[in-house]
Amino acid sequence: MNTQPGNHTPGGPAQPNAVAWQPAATGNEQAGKPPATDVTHPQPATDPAQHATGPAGTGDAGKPLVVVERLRKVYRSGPKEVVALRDVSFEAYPGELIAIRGRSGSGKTTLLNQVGGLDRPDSGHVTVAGHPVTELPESGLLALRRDVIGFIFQSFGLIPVLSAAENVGVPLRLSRTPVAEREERIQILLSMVGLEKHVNQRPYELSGGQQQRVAVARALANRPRLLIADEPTGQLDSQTGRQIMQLLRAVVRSEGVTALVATHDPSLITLADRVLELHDGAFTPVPTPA
Ligand SMILES: Nc1ncnc2c1ncn2[C@@H]1O[C@H](COP(=O)(O)OP(=O)(O)OP(=O)(O)O)[C@@H](O)[C@H]1O
Repeated sequence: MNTQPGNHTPGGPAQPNAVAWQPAATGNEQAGKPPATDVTHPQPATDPAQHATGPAGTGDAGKPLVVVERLRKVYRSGPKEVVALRDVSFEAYPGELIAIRGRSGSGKTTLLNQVGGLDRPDSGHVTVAGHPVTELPESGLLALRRDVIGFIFQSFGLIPVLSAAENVGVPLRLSRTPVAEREERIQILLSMVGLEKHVNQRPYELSGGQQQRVAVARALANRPRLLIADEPTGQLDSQTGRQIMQLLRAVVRSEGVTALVATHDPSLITLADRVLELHDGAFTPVPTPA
């Protein structure tokens, strides 16, 4: 496993560890089609107004999907300043699962929020699939978060009054996916995460692990290029947490996405291709296991 921000073998990520759980076929595989997110056939990004309206950018083999350059974020409250990120740089490649590790307060959430366009840094640049995240106007960020990036949060973030299927359908409605296509995609996604028998259940009728599976399916709905998961197992027991990480590991493979996963659970680190360790807003070298 690679453990350094720049320690990447060109042409593909490090070979991940095997996972016990495998997802059901997505439909694309059955039809002999390429993965839902085809990172080998990118289209070039054009102007900012068109950014994030569909797959674009740097999916060429060997090229990074995510480029983070000298990212700095300072929180200010009155005279008090907290430097949450100190000129952090790294790259993430198509198909990589990167674990971002660090103690509470080390800057993991802050980093993911800047990469995902949920917040703006004080300085530095982020590019995702050719889209200049840190330079996009709010409308471009909205489209980017809808079409290019899928988010998974510790608290699942499901809408309580909607069924599992309806929750997964929310991003598809936002992207105006036609009804028939939407229904088919929802079915494929819920099967992929092992919830085909729970489509009509509401979040409160599901276990924590099942709720997070719905959230994973929802995050994948619009075939994102990048998955951002902030402590996705933080509210789960260790066994369920590991199953969710195995699910993420599997969907990163089957869907061809890149994933950035913040966690401070050491037992989950082994499933990652690469580990980036944050300490007080900066990356520190991770000891390589003997
Ligand atoms: N909105 C904010 N205003 C002021 N300080 C903040 C804010 N958000 C985060 N911080 C501070 O920035 C630093 C990094 O916080 P961040 O939430 O990114 O860490 P983290 O590694 O994700 O922590 P945790 O594992 O507890 O979620 C911390 O010192 C935190 O107190």
